[in-house]
Amino acid sequence: MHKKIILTGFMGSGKTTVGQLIAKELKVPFIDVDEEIEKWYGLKTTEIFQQFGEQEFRRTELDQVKRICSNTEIQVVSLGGGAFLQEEIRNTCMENGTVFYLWVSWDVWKQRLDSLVPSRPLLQGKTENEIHRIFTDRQKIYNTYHFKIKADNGAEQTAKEILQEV
Ligand SMILES: Nc1ncnc2c1ncn2[C@@H]1O[C@H](COP(=O)(O)OP(=O)(O)OP(=O)(O)O)[C@@H](O)[C@H]1O
Ligand SMILES: O=C(O)C1=C[C@@H](O)[C@@H](O)[C@H](O)C1
Ligand SMILES: [Mg+2]
Repeated sequence: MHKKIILTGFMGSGKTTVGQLIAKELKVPFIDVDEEIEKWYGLKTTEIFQQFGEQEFRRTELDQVKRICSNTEIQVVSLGGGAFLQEEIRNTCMENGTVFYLWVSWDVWKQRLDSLVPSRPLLQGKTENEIHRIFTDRQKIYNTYHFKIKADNGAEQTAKEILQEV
């Protein structure tokens, strides 16, 4: 088994929630890449997007993933939903960990939308149709993984399915 368990998937698919559950169960450290980026700037994600722009956020995201993957510690790592837009992040994660893709259906995801908007800048000021388009376009970036896990059910269930594979 690889030393790191890495979770990818669309924003709100449950990477942070499920990652914490898995880390607790395995008694290993949990790292959330969005949280690391926010610590680096001392700002929330929405503020980073406003003050520095998405490109700068993505550069820091790549730096943080490379830093996290530069050691062989056993950890659970939850990525941000857009991390796999970058090929270098996809490759780094595939080489240094076991990558789990948390797949969620649109119908289930839609129910989480309202709670996500305040903290996800890419969802702000968009119609449901526009968001659906992003959801559909994004599916192809998540096609690089070791295991695909259906994340439509509760976070506990999703965590259980991942734990069966490790
Ligand atoms: N399996 C699940 N069932 C029901 N609700 C869930 C599930 N997973 C996550 N949620 C809820 O959806 C919201 C987003 O979850 P979470 O922050 O874990 O997503 P994420 O994949 O880390 O998103 P991001 O890519 O933006 O970091 C939270 O309010 C969480 O409680
Ligand atoms: O899907 C995305 O592009 C993002 C997801 C979040 O985890 C954050 O990384 C940020 O809001 C961007
Ligand atoms: Mg998260």
